[in-house]
Amino acid sequence: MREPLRYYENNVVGLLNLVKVLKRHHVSKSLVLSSSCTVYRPSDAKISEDSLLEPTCPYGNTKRVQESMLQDLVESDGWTVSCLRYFNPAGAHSSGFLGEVLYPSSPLMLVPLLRQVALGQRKELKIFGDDYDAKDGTAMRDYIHIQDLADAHVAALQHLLAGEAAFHVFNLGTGFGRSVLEVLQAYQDASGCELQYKIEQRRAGDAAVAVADSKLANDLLGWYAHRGFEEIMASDWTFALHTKGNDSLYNESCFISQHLVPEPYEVGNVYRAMVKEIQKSLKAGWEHEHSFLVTSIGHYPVCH
Ligand SMILES: O=c1ccn([C@@H]2O[C@H](COP(=O)(O)OP(=O)(O)O[C@H]3O[C@H](CO)[C@H](O)[C@H](O)[C@H]3O)[C@@H](O)[C@H]2O)c(=O)[nH]1
Repeated sequence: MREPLRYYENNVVGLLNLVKVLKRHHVSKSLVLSSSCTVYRPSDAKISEDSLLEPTCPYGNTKRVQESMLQDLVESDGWTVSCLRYFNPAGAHSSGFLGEVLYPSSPLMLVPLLRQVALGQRKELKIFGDDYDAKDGTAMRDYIHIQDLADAHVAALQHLLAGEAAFHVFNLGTGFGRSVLEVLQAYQDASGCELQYKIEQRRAGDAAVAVADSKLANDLLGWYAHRGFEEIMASDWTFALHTKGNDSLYNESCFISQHLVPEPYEVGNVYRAMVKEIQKSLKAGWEHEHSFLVTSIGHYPVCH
């Protein structure tokens, strides 16, 4: 909720500049945007693409503006765009070397925080509220493995290739909600470490529940999330064991562009792991004359 202008600068101005450059150089009229479930009005029911849009934080507002900007381009200039509304990406690449790193300006995301507690780098997890109207009182989210997200991007690109100029929106989640306490328990099981926690006040801007209805992506893209909740936590713990003590590597690599995934054993954030998988699929199976761009510009919240 703090520093709203940073979100606008990063997400809105960043995307505007990117699109202007693409237009000027006739590079591509096809885009996959990393959007977010935060564009929706919070709801206890599963959220589908036609649920009400009503972000409750500046980050969500900027994701909504990004989507509108691209929709206007589709209508006025024959672009083809897929907006992928991620629920809660988590987990690490199967190599064990690409995962979510908490660097100084990054938002404090739940799973990396649990990793730090398990590694003894943080005393405890602060749980933001246990008085929500949800299962055990802690907030519920739909955690999706980043490699399932990567698969969805490849499916979205294939869908763009096959179609006419159009604007598409897809939810990407598993359809299962997990509470903060359930995530903590699952991370404890994966790591074998006892994780301390403390209940704090709710965090401003947090919804009680955010769970996806991803039927549209299932039906139109033929995409399903195959990796389970336990696998998400286990992959993150594998990443923790591989990278423990390698702080200098963390710090150097996390600022490298998400689009340049270094080989083979750099660590970085969760989206670079995802882009790596997309690149692999494209190299393996695709011969095409078109140029595509997957942009994660601004997906990453710059502050909470
Ligand atoms: O220290 C913490 C951190 C998180 N949480 C809880 O854990 C859950 C998950 O929190 P995250 O910060 O990991 O994720 P968010 O649900 O806030 O994040 C989602 O919304 C963001 C925008 O606000 C981005 O879109 C992001 O990619 C997406 O995962 C929330 O219920 C949150 O309240 C805690 O209890 N303690």
